[in-house]
Amino acid sequence: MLEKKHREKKHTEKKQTAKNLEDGDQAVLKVNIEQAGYDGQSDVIKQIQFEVRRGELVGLLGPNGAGKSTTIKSILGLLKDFKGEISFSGERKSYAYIPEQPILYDELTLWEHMEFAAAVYELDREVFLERAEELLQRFRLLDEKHNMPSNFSKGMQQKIMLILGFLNKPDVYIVDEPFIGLDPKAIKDFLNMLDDERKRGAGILMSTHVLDTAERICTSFVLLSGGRLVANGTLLDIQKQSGLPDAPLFDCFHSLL
Ligand SMILES: Nc1ncnc2c1ncn2[C@@H]1O[C@H](COP(=O)(O)OP(=O)(O)OP(=O)(O)O)[C@@H](O)[C@H]1O
Repeated sequence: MLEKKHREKKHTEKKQTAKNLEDGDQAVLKVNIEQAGYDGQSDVIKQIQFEVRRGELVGLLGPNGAGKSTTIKSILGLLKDFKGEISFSGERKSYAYIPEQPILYDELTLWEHMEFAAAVYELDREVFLERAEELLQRFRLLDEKHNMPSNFSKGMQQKIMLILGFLNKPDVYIVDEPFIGLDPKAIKDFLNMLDDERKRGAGILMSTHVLDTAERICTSFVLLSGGRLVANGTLLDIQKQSGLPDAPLFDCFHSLL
């Protein structure tokens, strides 16, 4: 009986994936920042417009101080000084933010963090237990689930942020520099998970400095410099904009900057 239910569920999930991919050109996040900043400088970033569509992985790139974090903070609604419009338009209008620096509670175990996230997301108990098991296995933290993350290594703590982000299967992921601190196997697990989520129909915005990985995995790019949008589009678009056909992203990037 349970098996039949599971098979039916898998079938529904497959149909859902096909439908999601059919809807592939639908924007799940629209960013229109006229200007945003901080006390003392309210226009650190200006005129930044782009979209993230279903199934897309958009790389948010730019040198130190270009405005990537300020753009992410604007999207998350964390800035007082913000003019523009941010709209989420997926099925559930849900998003997960995976920060660069782990944010964890000292007094909660890994499992309690997951229970807490599930309660906030109002996840069905059965769905939560299934996803939690799968994610703990995927990121090889099953044996650690009743331990305190405050005693974990930096990379293990970062994996917890990934697990908490993936638990809710949102329409949009906003990921801030995920590659620093994760070991190569964890990076591969993370990229596989992102791939699965894209196939499901999620859109992903990911800021990073790791250009060769970005070039390999991103479907399009948003390039910032000095708080302005310098280029936006696929690798082909960026190559055209930089006048360097066939050049790697790294060269286009430097030419445009
Ligand atoms: N809390 C803050 N208060 C005032 N200015 C800030 C604050 N955070 C960032 N800035 C300024 O905003 C500008 C853009 O910084 P931001 O952190 O968005 O860049 P970034 O592209 O994320 O850089 P990095 O790659 O170094 O993380 C910088 O000039 C920075 O000094």
